[in-house]
Amino acid sequence: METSNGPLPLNIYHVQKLLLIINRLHMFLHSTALGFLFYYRVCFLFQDTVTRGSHLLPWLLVFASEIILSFIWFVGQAFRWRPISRSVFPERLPEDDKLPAIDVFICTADPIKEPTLEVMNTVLSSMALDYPQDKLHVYLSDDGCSPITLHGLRKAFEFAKWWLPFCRRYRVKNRCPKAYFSGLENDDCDFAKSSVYMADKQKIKGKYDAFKEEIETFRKASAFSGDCTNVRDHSSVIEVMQENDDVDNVKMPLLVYVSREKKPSNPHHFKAGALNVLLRVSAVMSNSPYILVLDCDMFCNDPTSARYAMCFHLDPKLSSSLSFVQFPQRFHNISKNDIYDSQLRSIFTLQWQGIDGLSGPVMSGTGFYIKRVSLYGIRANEGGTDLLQHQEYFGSSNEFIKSLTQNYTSVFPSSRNTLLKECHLLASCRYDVGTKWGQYVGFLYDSVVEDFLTGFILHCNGWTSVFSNPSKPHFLGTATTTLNDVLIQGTRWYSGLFENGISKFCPLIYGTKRMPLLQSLCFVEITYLPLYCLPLWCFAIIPQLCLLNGVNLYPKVSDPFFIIFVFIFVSSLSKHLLEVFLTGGTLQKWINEQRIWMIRSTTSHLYGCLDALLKKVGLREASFLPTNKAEDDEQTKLYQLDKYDFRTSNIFIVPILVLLTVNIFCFVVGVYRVIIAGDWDKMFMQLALAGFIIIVNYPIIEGLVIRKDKGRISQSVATRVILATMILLASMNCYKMHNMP
Ligand SMILES: O=c1ccn([C@@H]2O[C@H](COP(=O)(O)OP(=O)(O)O[C@H]3O[C@H](CO)[C@@H](O)[C@H](O)[C@H]3O)[C@@H](O)[C@H]2O)c(=O)[nH]1
Ligand SMILES: [Mn+2]
Repeated sequence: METSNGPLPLNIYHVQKLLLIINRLHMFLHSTALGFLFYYRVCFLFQDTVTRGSHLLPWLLVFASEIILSFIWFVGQAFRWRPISRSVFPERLPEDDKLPAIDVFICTADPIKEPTLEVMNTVLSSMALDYPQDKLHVYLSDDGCSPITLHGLRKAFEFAKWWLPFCRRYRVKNRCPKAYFSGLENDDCDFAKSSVYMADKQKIKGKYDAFKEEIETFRKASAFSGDCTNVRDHSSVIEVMQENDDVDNVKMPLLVYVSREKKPSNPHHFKAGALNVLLRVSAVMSNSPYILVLDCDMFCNDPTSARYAMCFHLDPKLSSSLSFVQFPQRFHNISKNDIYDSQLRSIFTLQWQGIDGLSGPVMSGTGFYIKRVSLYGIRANEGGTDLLQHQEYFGSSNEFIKSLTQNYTSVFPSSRNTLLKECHLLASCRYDVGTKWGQYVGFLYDSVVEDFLTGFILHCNGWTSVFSNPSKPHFLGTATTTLNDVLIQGTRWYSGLFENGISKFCPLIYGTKRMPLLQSLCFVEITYLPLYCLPLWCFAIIPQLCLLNGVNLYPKVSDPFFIIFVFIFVSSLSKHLLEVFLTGGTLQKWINEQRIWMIRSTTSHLYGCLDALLKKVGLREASFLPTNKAEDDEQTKLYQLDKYDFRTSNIFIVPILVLLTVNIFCFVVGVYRVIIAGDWDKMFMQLALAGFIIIVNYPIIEGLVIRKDKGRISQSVATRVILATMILLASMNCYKMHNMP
């Protein structure tokens, strides 16, 4: 399609002007108010010791907390500076035979936490992408080295021979069999009246049920026989599944099972290690220039994602520096009010759209199409020739090094056996020892949030990314639906993020020198997000204790600075509310987000920071506990009903209870004290703060005293924690009163 001005564009973007104006206006007002707040605090420090009284320490703590909160707020504004939205025109793409090939990487690690049927649904949905099938190659990495997964994959390949032609013939819109047969989405529209279609659908449904049955039978039999490989110590297993003949005039995509070698003596670097093995093995097998990375629980909900991604990758204006096209993580099991904010609303709607207006979103682990060469450790503006720095960079495989040249064609499948031998070498646990894998090449090893770090370094090297966020989710995953899972997963993320903040890759120094300032501030915000734990712990304790003792930390109601504090409080809450509304949320969702923010900050953020610090001084080892994806009906039901499941580990529930007790105790005693002393004016802000914390955390009180179901807070733990906290508070109070002049 040519016009007088050249070919029509494959994509366009719009700056969201109204949002941009609102955001910048808010930034201006809010930062002016923060300026006044700092002025107020600094003036206090210059008062003479008599006026300042003896409460310098609480003042300093509260001031430090305000500084940290303001810092996180300030750097977070980079996400709001220039929000954009994009549209694509896949119909303008070149003919199918001119499209580049794609390798799909799927990772799984544990057949119990990651049920085989779900994993196979992800595999099948990616094999059925609406893309020339001879240009698709699907690789499954199994870090669990489980016979159940391998068996499941063989069966999935058999089923695919039915499923793929069916999807193609009837232009099925949701090609994940589980989603299609669930009937939640009406996918029959074009052929609803055709009896042939209905008969075919019935037949395929029968095949799918049989496939499900086979997986289940095999799982039970394996559980019974107790056969399992030692997941930490085994040799590599690679199996190539290939159909030479066309099925229904369609060529089947290549399907490859890879379980890399593991030895206890060699660190395996979790998902990053698994992805790097796939990167190497696929290089000698199919060597596609683009790669789609998927977690095993994230199926393709719309088959057009590959074409959408190509609208960016093949755009001559973007392509030379474009590394990856990121789709948002969306989830199929989100309840209406999403009590745990499992969908990470702010990140995948607002923040990624904002950073897309700068140099592009942060890599988000799954659902992205990445250009292979960008992973080979070169800069965006360098040619491919430096790639051939040979073995010290890429390891000893000559076949892999040959694959780096542009005109490499794989000898697969003609020299199948030789090549398989090479693949075992590439999947061996010592292959990357002494090479640049994980440091410069491939997915990086220095953090358990390998996606964040890899994306960050790509941006530092001049690569860009694009956010593709069509209204129909192209990928759907399984979100965590219990408080315990949410907090454990969070602890891992925040540990990984904070780890970057205290490493040589600290975005504040490393990033600001290498990428545009606003872009680097976005990375700074994410890295230091776990620091929320400091101000939140402080605000949940210090003003409350001071309230007990009549020490005021905020201006009196009659003081003009009172307005400043109220403004800052209202301004941040209402901006958050506006953002929730603009992204389709409700008032209830807003309160839920406030609450889970407090819970996360006082638990996972804190433990994440501690974990990162302990790793830094060598007292802890990195670990990656895969998130549980197996659904438990009873727990899912609680989440769907917006009821918190308080059956968490004690390390999470104890701090939550302690802080709530402190707030209720201080609020009640504070009210009593204020009535006697008659100093409402002076203590109003502190009373209001404790009151606000109690109201936001009301469901915890409910879980403690009203609820009778299984998800309530354990009475025995609660009684002990609450009593201990109250005794401590009361004795502190008595001690203070005793020592008062
Ligand atoms: O040793 C491991 C551990 C995990 N995985 C796989 O990694 C993926 C992500 O693991 P999951 O337990 O689902 O972690 P999440 O916290 O849900 O994942 C988020 O955070 C990770 C970084 O911590 C990113 O890699 C993910 O893409 C992102 O969805 C899954 O497919 C796992 O099978 C491995 O292959 N090997
Ligand atoms: Mn996950």
